Amino acid sequence: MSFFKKLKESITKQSDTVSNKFKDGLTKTRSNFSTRVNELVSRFRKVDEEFFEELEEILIGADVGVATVMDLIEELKTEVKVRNIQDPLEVRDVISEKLVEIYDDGKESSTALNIKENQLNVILVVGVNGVGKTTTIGKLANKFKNEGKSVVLAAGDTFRAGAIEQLEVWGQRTGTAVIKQSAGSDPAAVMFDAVQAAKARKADILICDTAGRLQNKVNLMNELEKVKRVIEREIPGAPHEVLLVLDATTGQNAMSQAKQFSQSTNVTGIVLTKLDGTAKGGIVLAIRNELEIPVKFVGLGEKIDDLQEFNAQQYVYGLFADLVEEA
Ligand SMILES: Nc1nc2c(ncn2[C@@H]2O[C@H](COP(=O)(O)OP(=O)(O)OP(=O)(O)O)[C@@H](O)[C@H]2O)c(=O)[nH]1
Repeated sequence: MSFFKKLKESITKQSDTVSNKFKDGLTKTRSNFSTRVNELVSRFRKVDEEFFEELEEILIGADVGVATVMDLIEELKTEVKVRNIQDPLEVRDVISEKLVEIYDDGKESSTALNIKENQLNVILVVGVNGVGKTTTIGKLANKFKNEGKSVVLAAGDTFRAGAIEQLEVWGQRTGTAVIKQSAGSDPAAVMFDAVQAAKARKADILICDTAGRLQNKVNLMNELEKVKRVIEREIPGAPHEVLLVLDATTGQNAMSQAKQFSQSTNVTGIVLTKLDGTAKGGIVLAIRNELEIPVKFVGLGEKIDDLQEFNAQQYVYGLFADLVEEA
């Protein structure tokens, strides 16, 4: 059975709402990357070196990342040989299969959050200014609320003008308490208050916003460490998740932010925002393969329910939706 057919069977068993989010959110990438792949496989008569060279260019152009592309091309070449594939059209099927495999390679493929019942779970949200941190916190609060959990937000970005107010707007929208101090105050003090408040309310989840000024990297990282220490002291084992928010539209820049943050703090997962805003959605694969940090959520739009748990099958469906549907 073709991979697209298998994928179709699997996708049909999953929620239509989720599939449609991935399909809609990946429209730009589909019309760039997949259209080029389709054009390539129909232009070539046989699968030769030149075919792979062009494929390599298309993948790099979609921000899949050079190292990942090299691995992928090698695997494709082997696969083509082993399966004795002559028709370029068939390679498209194998590409899709490999894209899912890159992600679900068993290394640590879980996108599930480390959240336990009957305890206060702390999620620290980090990332540079403007990547969509506050929006992501709002979307996460909404998701947890819908699951029946009680949530408290900590306004730990005391530096950027308007950050506290922006978080309060999300607090109102989601019916979530926001613990804050005045602008310019010590973020560690805000966290201390927030932990006490969350404990007193017997909350399930405390989501902490943090400052994201990149200009002052050393200070930023020191501040994050201090914030983490305060949380850890109050709740052993916390923070349970450190989510790094990256903006998919910034491509390789996002990759270098991920490297910087993961060097200074133990990032447990990535939230890749604005995937709907880029035609280069291959960045998901580069992050996964080159940094070995799971992408736990993707932002597929600006609406409150546009944050989706990452799922490699849904992602590849989004990339090749028409072919999967036709299969
Ligand atoms: N299209 C799209 N827009 C998004 C997504 N996530 C966030 N945005 C938009 O990105 C913009 C910036 O988001 P913010 O949440 O303000 O950014 P921020 O990271 O909190 O900024 P700082 O507080 O300065 O760090 C807003 O206009 C959001 O609506 C997404 O997944 N898709």
